[in-house]
Amino acid sequence: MRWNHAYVEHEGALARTGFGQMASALPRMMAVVLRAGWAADRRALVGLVVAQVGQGITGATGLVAVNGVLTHLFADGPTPDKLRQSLPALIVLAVVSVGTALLAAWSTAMSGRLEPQIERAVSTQYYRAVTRVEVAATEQPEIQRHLEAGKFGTDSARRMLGLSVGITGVLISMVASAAVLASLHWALLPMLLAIAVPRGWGAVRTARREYLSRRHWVDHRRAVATLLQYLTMPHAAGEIRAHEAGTLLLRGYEEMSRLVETEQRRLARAQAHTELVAGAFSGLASLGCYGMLWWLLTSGGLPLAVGGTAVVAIRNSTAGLTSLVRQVNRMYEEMLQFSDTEEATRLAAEHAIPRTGAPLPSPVRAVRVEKVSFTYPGATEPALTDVSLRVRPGEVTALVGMNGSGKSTLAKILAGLVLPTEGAVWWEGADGERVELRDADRAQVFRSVGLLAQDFPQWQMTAAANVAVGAGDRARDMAEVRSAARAADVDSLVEGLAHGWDSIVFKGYERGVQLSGGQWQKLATARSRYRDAPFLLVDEPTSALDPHAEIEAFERLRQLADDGTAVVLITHRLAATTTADHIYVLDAGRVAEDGTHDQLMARPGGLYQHMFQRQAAQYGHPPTPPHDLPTARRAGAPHPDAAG
Ligand SMILES: Nc1ncnc2c1ncn2[C@@H]1O[C@H](COP(=O)(O)OP(=O)(O)OP(=O)(O)O)[C@@H](O)[C@H]1O
Repeated sequence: MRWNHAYVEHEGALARTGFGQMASALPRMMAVVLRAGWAADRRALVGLVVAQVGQGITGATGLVAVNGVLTHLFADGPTPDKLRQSLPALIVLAVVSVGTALLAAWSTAMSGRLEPQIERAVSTQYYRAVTRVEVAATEQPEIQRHLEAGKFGTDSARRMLGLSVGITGVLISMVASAAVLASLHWALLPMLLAIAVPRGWGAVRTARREYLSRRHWVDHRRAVATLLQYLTMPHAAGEIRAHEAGTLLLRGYEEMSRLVETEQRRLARAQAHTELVAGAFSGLASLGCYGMLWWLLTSGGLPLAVGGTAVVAIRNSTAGLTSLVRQVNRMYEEMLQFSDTEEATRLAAEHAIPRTGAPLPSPVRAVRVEKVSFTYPGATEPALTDVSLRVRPGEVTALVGMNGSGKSTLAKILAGLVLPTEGAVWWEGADGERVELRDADRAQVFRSVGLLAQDFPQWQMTAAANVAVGAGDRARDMAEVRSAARAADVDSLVEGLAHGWDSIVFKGYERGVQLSGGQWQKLATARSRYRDAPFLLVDEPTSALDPHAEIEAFERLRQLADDGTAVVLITHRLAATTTADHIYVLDAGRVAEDGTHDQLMARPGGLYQHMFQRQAAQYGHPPTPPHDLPTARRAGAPHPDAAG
């Protein structure tokens, strides 16, 4: 059983590649690595190439020197003379060995310098592209999977450099050996090839099988990893123990791990079979190779010294071949992973938020939502249908409604995070000029909006960074950080911590502290205030605050609006909406009612009036008589007075 069957249908193009195509893809991938290396650090790359070519030359020279030594040793004459004559070749051999060692050390130093730089370049390119993808696109499972798969290949480029170095080194030395062998006797070359081909075939088969298995099981493995993560997460610790959730999760882990083990066993059996077949053919070829050598020597077709050199060359090449096979195997896998990253980066660019667009009017006098409908990718029901409303600077616009009625979705549309499926969002200027969200410069839209989401992120960073991350497009200004914190009533709390603004607001780190839910909400509020944008969208900003803090928070939002900010307030605390300038009541994705608090309370049987009275009743006010309750409205049946 796989965690996600749909993923099985998605296979990368390289997974279907045959041996020939793989061989032709290798140089292309090496070219990619070379390009990345060239962009990252030219000097290191040139040093690396020189070291590799140098090692190839020293290898070939060494083999020629071995031949020289053997020729003298196998010649007729007294042994002291033969040794003396072979001395120059022995000295060359010694110099070549020292040279090879120096070049190998240089190569290691250069690749060590280059590898992290390449990884950084590829990762930055991938993550930059991914963070620019339209939010709606990331919600499409097919795109999400591609983007997720790309994550595994960000360090492949780094490993590919190391492997390219290894493969180039072995290839150069094998080509050098082959050239020396061919110059000694032409028949030795096809023998070398006969040993190489079965091993190459086995490597490709093994790599492709492992890759496909990993792709098919990636979601399953992710789920297993997530299960384990929960077991040690501090915020899950309570339920893990009190609800015995840990027992359930561990059982799930064991079951899922057993499935992985079954797959591992299948893979190991298949790999062993491939290795056996490849090894058998390669062994037969080696046998033939030595047999032929024997025949050449005994029939007098080959001098004994050349035979000795050939044995050294074949042994070198076979040892090199084993390492080549291993490295090609890994290179092929890395290639597949890397091509996923390339594909993800390409896909991300295809679905990126446009970098250009019409400038917004300055100043913006209103954002007008006109007959907007929105359906989440893959959803069967629309989250919003035919919604119209207006948000203006200097006003608090409240969005209220039942759970799932579409308030947060509407906030995402107002923030420019998702584009409507139908309808338009106009950013209007003072003189009637207006720009539609799809045509607008989205970067400018984002700069105009401060956001406090219902599920705001709790960054595992310092308190200062948690506020300053609210405006990642400008340098941190601690005076502004403090002022935003003051506005969110969290300044004295942070400044009272042992490490003040440098405290890491997550336990477990050095300087780490644990904040309460309400303190986190205040810190997130400070973040949205630090954005200092003309539009502020706050989604349940007081859900974790105590009564005093809540009242103060709403008063501050009111003050902010009075000072000219357009505040969009999403809340279930209807006491706070009494002072809103305009309230939109959402019901099943439609605007059911809108108006001021007084207007809405004056609507007999209205949804707002009903919700308000029920809340008020908790504080001792008489509940609404049953006959006043509104009838449930469904999507497709808008309230007759809904804003259009
Ligand atoms: N990312 C998503 N993908 C698919 N459907 C979603 C997504 N987010 C919300 N929905 C659906 O859209 C509808 C509106 O959700 P939304 O979060 O906008 O409601 P809400 O009014 O903010 O609710 P609440 O008061 O509970 O916060 C719901 O039916 C919800 O299931």
